[in-house]
Amino acid sequence: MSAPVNPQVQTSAAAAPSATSPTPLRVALLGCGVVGSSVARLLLSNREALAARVGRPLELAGVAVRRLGRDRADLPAHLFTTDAEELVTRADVVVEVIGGIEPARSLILRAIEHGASVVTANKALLAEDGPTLYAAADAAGVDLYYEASVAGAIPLLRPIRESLAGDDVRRVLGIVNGTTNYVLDKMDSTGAGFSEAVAQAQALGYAEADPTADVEGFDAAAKAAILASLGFHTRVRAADVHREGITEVSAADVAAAAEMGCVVKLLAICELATDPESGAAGVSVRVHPAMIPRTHPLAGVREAFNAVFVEADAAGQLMFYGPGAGGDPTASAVLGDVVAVARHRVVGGLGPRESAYAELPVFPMGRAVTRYYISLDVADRPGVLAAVATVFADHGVSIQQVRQVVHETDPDREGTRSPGAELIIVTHAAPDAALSATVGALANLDAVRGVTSVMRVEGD
Ligand SMILES: NC(=O)c1ccc[n+]([C@@H]2O[C@H](COP(=O)([O-])OP(=O)(O)OC[C@H]3O[C@@H](n4cnc5c(N)ncnc54)[C@H](O)[C@@H]3O)[C@@H](O)[C@H]2O)c1
Ligand SMILES: N[C@@H](CCO)C(=O)O
Ligand code: NA
Repeated sequence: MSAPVNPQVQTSAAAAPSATSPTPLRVALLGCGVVGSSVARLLLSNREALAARVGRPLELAGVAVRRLGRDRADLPAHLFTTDAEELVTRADVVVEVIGGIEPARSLILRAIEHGASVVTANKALLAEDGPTLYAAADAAGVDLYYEASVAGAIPLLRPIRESLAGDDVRRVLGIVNGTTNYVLDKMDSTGAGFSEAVAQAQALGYAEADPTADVEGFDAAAKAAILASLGFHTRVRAADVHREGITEVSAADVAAAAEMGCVVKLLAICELATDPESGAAGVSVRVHPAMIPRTHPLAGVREAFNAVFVEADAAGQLMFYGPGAGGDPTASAVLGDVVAVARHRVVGGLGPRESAYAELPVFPMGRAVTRYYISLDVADRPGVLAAVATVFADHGVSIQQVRQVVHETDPDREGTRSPGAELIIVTHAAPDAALSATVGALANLDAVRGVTSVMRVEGD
């Protein structure tokens, strides 16, 4: 790593805004896809306002692309280059919107070594190797900003990183993936199955051709890792996050939720926790589908919108809501960061460094305290309810609600007609390990023909 190089910061007094001879700050853009093309367009169309806000003009120094020759964002052809490594060496601010781990990481590190501040939307990289980027930025005396990486346009990371820096965040809970929210919303409002709803999301450009990162929860897990790291002043990587996607959520699950007055959402939940045995502090970070009551504010988050609750000791509960994806909304967050780091270049100063002093362990999912909805297909005969209740009691799980719907003419497994019933149970809160062991034991009961639906319940 080279020595700190940031002439703009070191000579900040000399670089004060001047109406007569303002030296532009050079902005290099890496990637010109959905987000990059919006960033380029807004950077040029808002040129004058941005210059006034920063105190110096922002000049688009170049745009690194994989292949030349495509017309992108109506930009002059001379701005494009396939040599990203060279471009980052002649910029004051580098905007990385390529995505993925490599070459994004090497390019960011190279940019930092050459004294550039970095703005990125890359949640995958931050959740995999954020500390390396922070350390490099710290050593070089430059900024690393990444508001667009979580919940797109919604100002969320800066409020946690800066506005709440004097408070103690206890919990962050929300919907941080627009694609899956769109899919679950369509399943709820139209009765569509999972595949049908994904196809609709793809047709509208929400879901990518390969929707794995969204529907399997990888995108939300990376965002949860970033939120937990910032909120709890510790290091959480994507691999530490318990992750369940929405591929197993069926139309029947969504209908069952509706019958309960609930809706199914993919939630990211980050909590400060205490080890029940040692009393030691830790964090619980998880992404999974959950039923939430329709009266809960998150239930009203429709289509591809995002919403996040942040609970802090003194502040209480804060809610952040808005567009979490899309070219222009994401570019809004990117440009806000560009203005912030450019202002530091003009008047001196730096944004917050990494704050990971708490060094908290990440607890396994089994220790998270959750509630379950369980629907069982059972034989309708004496003693069944008692047998089921005993399994719950044996695992120390308390039942909150039981409902039984009798299906007089249901065929049983052998195809003969015998009375059957659907038994719906909602539990009180218990360790996830106890709940999941309860489900395993229920499936082995003679009276239980099948476990038809299991889902966590949140938000009451
Ligand atoms: N699209 C969104 O709504 C959204 C929202 C928030 C954050 N993000 C993040 O923003 C980043 C970009 O997302 P996107 O949706 O614009 O993706 P995209 O696939 O549309 O764009 C990425 C672009 O980078 C280009 N690229 C790949 N390798 C390159 C290289 N070596 N040099 C130069 N260009 C290269 C690709 O050709 C592509 O045009 C990702 O990190 C993503 O997670 C996206
Ligand atoms: N694929 C992501 C984009 C924003 O990170 C989403 O659907 O929310
Ligand atoms: Na954001």
